[in-house]
Parts: sequence; C-alpha cells; structure tokens
Amino acid sequence: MRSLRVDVAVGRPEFEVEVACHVDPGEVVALVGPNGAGKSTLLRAVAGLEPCRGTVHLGEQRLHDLPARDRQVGLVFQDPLLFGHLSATDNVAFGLRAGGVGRREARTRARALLASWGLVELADRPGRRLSGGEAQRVALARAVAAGPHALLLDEPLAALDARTRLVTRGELRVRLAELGVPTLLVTHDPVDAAVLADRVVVLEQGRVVQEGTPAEVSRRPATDYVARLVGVNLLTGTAEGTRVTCTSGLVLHLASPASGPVHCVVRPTAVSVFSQRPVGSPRNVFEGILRGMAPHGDGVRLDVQLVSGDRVHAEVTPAAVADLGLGTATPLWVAVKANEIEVQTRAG
Ligand SMILES: Nc1ncnc2c1ncn2[C@@H]1O[C@H](COP(=O)(O)OP(=O)(O)OP(=O)(O)O)[C@@H](O)[C@H]1O
Repeated sequence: MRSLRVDVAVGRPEFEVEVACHVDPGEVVALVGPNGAGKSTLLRAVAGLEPCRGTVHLGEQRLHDLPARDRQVGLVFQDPLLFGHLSATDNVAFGLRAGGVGRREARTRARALLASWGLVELADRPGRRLSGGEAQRVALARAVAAGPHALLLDEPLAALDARTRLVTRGELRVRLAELGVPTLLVTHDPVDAAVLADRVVVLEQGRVVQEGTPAEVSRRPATDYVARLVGVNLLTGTAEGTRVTCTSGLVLHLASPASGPVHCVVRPTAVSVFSQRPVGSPRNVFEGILRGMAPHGDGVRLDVQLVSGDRVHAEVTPAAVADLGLGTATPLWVAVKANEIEVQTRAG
C-alpha cells in the first residue's frame, strides 16, 4: 500500500486553490470547509479531471503525468451516477470492463464483491430501482471493484436521509477499514468527520487553515467556521443493550439497544449544564469541571472535563453562563438525554 501525496495549485476566478497534503495507506482524511472553498476542485485535480500545476504521487508513482483513466483511483460522488437500466452487478462490472477485464470475468467479480458486502439481493436489480443508500453502496462497490490504490469520496452521504445516512456511514467506515488505501473524503457533516476520519484538513478560500485529528481540531478550532463544524462530541465504547461502556470507563445509557463497538455522537446543543446535580434527572448525568469557554455564534461553547477524563463540549446561552456563575475550573454537572445520543457502529 502506498501513500498519496498531493501538492497542487488550480487557478480559480476568485482565488487560487493551493494545497499540499498527504494521506497514509489506510488513513481517511476529511477535507472540510465552507461552500466554494475548493474541496471538490482539489479532489478533481487529484483524480486528473481538472487541469492543475504541481504534483500528485501515489508512493513513487507520478499520477500527475497520467490521464484520469490510468490513475487507478476510485471516485464516489454525492450522486451515485449509476446506469438506471443496468443491474447493480452490471454497474459494478462496468468499472472493471473499463479497466480491460472481459465481460464474464467482470460480472463474476462484480457479483462476488456484492455478495461479500452482503448485497446479493440487489445484484439483479436495475440501478433505477435502488434506494439512495443502496445505490450509494453499489457506487462504492463500483469504485473499489478494480482495486484502486486510493479513494476519493465527494460528499458520498450528503443526498441520503438521516436514517439511511447513519446506516450507510457505518458501512462505509467498515469498508474503508477493509480496503486499507489512502482515502480523501469531502464532507460538510461534522459527524462524518468525527466518525470516518483519522485526520481533518480544513480548507478556506483554497488554503489549508488547519489540520489535525478530529479531537485536536475540535479542541482548538482555528476559525469560527471550524468551531461550528467540528464541535460534536464523540465518545467511543462498546454497547450491550442500552448501555455503552466507553474506553474511559464512562457509562452511557441509550434510548434503543445496540451491540458491539460503537461511536456515540452528541451535539453540543444537546448537553445541558447544571451547577448542582439535577434532581429527577436523566440517567446520563456526569460530574466535571469547566476547562474553557469561548463565544460561539449567539451562544457560548463550554469545554468540560468529566471525572472520567472525557472532554465534552456544551453549548449554552450567555445568560446561562451568568446564571451558573461559570469561571475556569468551576465544578459542574452535565446531562444528556438518552434520545439525544446518536449511535454509530464502528469497526472493532
Ligand atoms: N469549472 C470551474 N471553473 C471555474 N471556477 C470554478 C469551477 N468549478 C468551481 N469553480 C469555483 O471555484 C471555487 C471552488 O469551488 P469548489 O466546487 O471546489 O468548492 P467546494 O469547497 O467543493 O464547495 P462546495 O462545498 O460548495 O461543494 C468556487 O469559487 C467555484 O465557484
């Protein structure tokens, strides 16, 4: 497996997209940033679909010298772009045939791939009869069928409804871990960044303004945009029924049962803060101390360290800050309702 190294510049009417970044084998790097920051432009340049200056390397291979079709990178877009009249199998086989594999062999391999992903019941269904989530899984299968050396995903979950998105995201996480190739993922969704990415690269106006693990970036956001984007809380643990035991020892109670390794995602606005243990309270109540406070839109973002060591962001109104008499190192209690915890399965 080889790493992907990108150092490119693309001229745009308002600014130049100029980015240097690398993605290790098996690593998922989320490219995030406001609309028009240059994320898709960068992805297209790496794929060879956009003229650019600079270099793109996969290991020692100089991709920038190759036309798009010879770069051996898999692409998935927001729109799965399947052929509506072709079966899922033939859609997947299409990518293989474009790479020179014979018709029968391509179909056999396509079927085997769909079967190994548990999608055998979709194999004969025409593209136009697949749901959004199914179509996106088939599009991913098509992108990886020919054994690409890198994957480029441009908002692959953006068009899906919330429920389908949750399930498809979990599946994508498992597939990416299996494939082990460098992956660049463009997303607007903080949950995608938190759950799928090992590292986040933030682009604004064509430049990298910050990079780091999702936890690092959300702890010290470099710009307001980043603060809004990456502030979701992510707790990692193992579920058994409605109980999740986190790596830190913290126990969370869920509204519906789950099992195995999970990420629990909690939005900062779903975290309530109290100066004393709330009475008649929800089951997820934790003691902690305030580590930091920063203005955030119309509210204030609190950084709370729980007794377990976990850090949790809460978003409260300026009035609440005054009422609670908050200052650095103030002891406090936080509460999260069970139905505010979004559970995402993860590779174990
Ligand atoms: N083919 C093109 N020719 C000229 N300018 C373009 C082209 N495509 C995009 N742009 C401009 O380049 C800039 C970057 O666009 P790009 O689509 O890469 O941003 P993005 O970060 O992917 O945005 P979004 O999140 O909205 O998809 C924008 O100002 C856009 O209007």
